[in-house]
Amino acid sequence: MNILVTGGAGYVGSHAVKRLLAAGHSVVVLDNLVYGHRAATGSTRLVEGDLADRALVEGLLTENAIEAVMHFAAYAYVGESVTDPAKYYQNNIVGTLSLLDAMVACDVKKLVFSSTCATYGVPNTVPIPEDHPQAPINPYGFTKLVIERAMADYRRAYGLSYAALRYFNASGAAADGSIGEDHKPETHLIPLVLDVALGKREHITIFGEDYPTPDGTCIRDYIHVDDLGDAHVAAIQKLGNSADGPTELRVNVGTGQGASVRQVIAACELATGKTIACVAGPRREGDPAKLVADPRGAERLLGWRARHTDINEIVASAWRWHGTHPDGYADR
Ligand SMILES: NC(=O)c1ccc[n+]([C@@H]2O[C@H](COP(=O)([O-])OP(=O)(O)OC[C@H]3O[C@@H](n4cnc5c(N)ncnc54)[C@H](O)[C@@H]3O)[C@@H](O)[C@H]2O)c1
Ligand SMILES: O=c1ccn([C@@H]2O[C@H](COP(=O)(O)OP(=O)(O)O[C@H]3O[C@H](CO)[C@H](O)[C@H](O)[C@H]3O)[C@@H](O)[C@H]2O)c(=O)[nH]1
Repeated sequence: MNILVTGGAGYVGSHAVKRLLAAGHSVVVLDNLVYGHRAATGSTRLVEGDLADRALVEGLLTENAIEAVMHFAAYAYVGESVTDPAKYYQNNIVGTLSLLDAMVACDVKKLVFSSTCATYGVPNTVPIPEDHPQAPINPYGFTKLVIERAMADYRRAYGLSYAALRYFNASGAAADGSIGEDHKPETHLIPLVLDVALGKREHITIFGEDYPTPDGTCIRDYIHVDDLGDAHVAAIQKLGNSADGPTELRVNVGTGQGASVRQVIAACELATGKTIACVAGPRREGDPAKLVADPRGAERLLGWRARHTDINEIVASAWRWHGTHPDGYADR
């Protein structure tokens, strides 16, 4: 298929592009490079521009005979979404609605959307199934939920086929070492701990050691970006196969395994051979004790399951990138 990938110069999007190309798809990336990196797109065609530029997007859809859109472009800093919600409402909601309307206008009927486990808020049951109530506790999660609802309405009204992939914690780096995670600023646990191993930070602060978990630290489901990419390939195939009307898929993308902050730090020590200095800090507001996907929905709906489930292996893959690219793409 001819696929437009928004946010394809970012962390998850650039890894998904590699998997799409390997699966034989044709890709055009649209990214405004506010957070993305030109080098992350390799030789794939990159159009530098904004999601909300309706004329640009419609031109790309028609001129490239685009059949499907994968929409990664968004702002994704949970803390910032609390202090500056307008930025998130504007980009993640208004920008995405502009994309949806461009798709309707150009008769592009397939969309894979980057949603998040943050749409569930504080879960009542773990592992979390797809039919768990969605009650986000921050504006970032809410913006993603709004788009999930909008896609459902666009399906009914305009025949849009869509997959909302609710990622858990994206992690790791491409197996060939060519691309990896480079968020600036960085807020995610694994790259921050690896920065300590690189001597770029003095210590990692553990946000809370008094959670009701075996070692007192928060548990998350770390899903390898290559597996995430493969979930996108599977999702686009499902949307492509729809014989009986517009398809709608809502899928948790995780491993079903949890790792605590302490376990992640131990995995980083193993991968790097360095001792990581840790400082106990207070809980971070809005952090649930445990977020783990029920992976059975993805297996049933997409025929996909994570191949990388061992946190030591996931962290080792991240280290292959960070250890060889201590300044990331070194472009800002
Ligand atoms: N990283 C995670 O753990 C995680 C978890 C759940 C969901 N997600 C979602 O996955 C997607 C990708 O996350 P990521 O970690 O790769 O983030 P990222 O910041 O690395 O990538 C996002 C990309 O979108 C681009 N972008 C943002 N706004 C744009 C706009 N208006 N027009 C054009 N390009 C724009 C940025 O320049 C960047 O390259 C996001 O939608 C995020 O909410 C990420
Ligand atoms: O310096 C740090 C950073 C993180 N953590 C802990 O490490 C775990 C993972 O934190 P991340 O910030 O790496 O990721 P989150 O679990 O906050 O991920 C959330 O935010 C992401 C946005 O980037 C995604 O949307 C994801 O789905 C959503 O659950 C949390 O328990 C957090 O408290 C620390 O202890 N110290």
